[in-house]
Amino acid sequence: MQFTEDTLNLMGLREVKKMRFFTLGIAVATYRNSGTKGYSSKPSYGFYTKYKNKDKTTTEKKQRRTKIPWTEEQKSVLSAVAQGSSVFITGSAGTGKTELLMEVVKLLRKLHTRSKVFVTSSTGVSSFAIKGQTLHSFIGVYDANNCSPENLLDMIMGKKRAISRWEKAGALVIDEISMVDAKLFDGLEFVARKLKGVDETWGGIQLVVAGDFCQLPPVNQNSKYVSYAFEADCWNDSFDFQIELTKIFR
Ligand SMILES: Nc1ncnc2c1ncn2[C@@H]1O[C@H](COP(=O)(O)OP(=O)(O)OP(=O)(O)O)[C@@H](O)[C@H]1O
Repeated sequence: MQFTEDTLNLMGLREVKKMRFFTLGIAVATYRNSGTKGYSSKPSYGFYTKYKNKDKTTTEKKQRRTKIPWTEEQKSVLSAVAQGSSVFITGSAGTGKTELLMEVVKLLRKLHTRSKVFVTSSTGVSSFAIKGQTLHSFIGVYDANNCSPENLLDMIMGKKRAISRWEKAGALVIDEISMVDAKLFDGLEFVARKLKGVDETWGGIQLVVAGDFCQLPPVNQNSKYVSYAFEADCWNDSFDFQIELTKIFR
């Protein structure tokens, strides 16, 4: 049989098509088996369903977060923060301190820009809950409990990144303040004033502090007597507004 050039091209094309169907067949088989144990005639939508559900929960969370009906007490905190005031928020467990703090952080980021707002907590777990860092990692000194303000400043002076955090800070959030002792609180105020180079309380940093002094007390292994942050010399000068949330949600 004599093949013309056209016939050969046509056969070549058919071979290519056959190959494509073969490859497609393998792909379909692999897809059907993926995510399932053994063969299943139904395609696996596992990934898609998981992705869809994840997306749904994120949207639900977002909607829930924006729809919180803030109480008058909580609103008064938000309006004080919006005016640039330094605020202390207290209240027993379940009064919405953390929830409110998350909203306060959003507000502070609008006021000062994101990079100038430092969100901290005295414990690792709660710093994770508010998507921040531990207070000690922000300070740049991990064993700062028994230092005098001057010693604390000396220790920080050796750390470039810590200095730059302090210099940059426009707002500082501290959650779980009950675990910070008075000496450290006074020390931090001194450091802020010196590193910001502004002779105002906390060097002009807008401070938002939350916690319940009836919960965990400060930990100080080197001293028998623990003094709470509210006993610090600078405590009253540190805030323009102090409030106790009274409505319990859980
Ligand atoms: N205004 C509000 N309306 C409805 N629910 C709220 C309101 N404020 C807070 N909540 C809800 O109340 C619950 C407790 O809030 P949150 O965890 O912030 O309390 P908390 O004071 O930080 O408690 P804890 O001291 O135990 O950490 C959360 O589920 C939160 O979403």
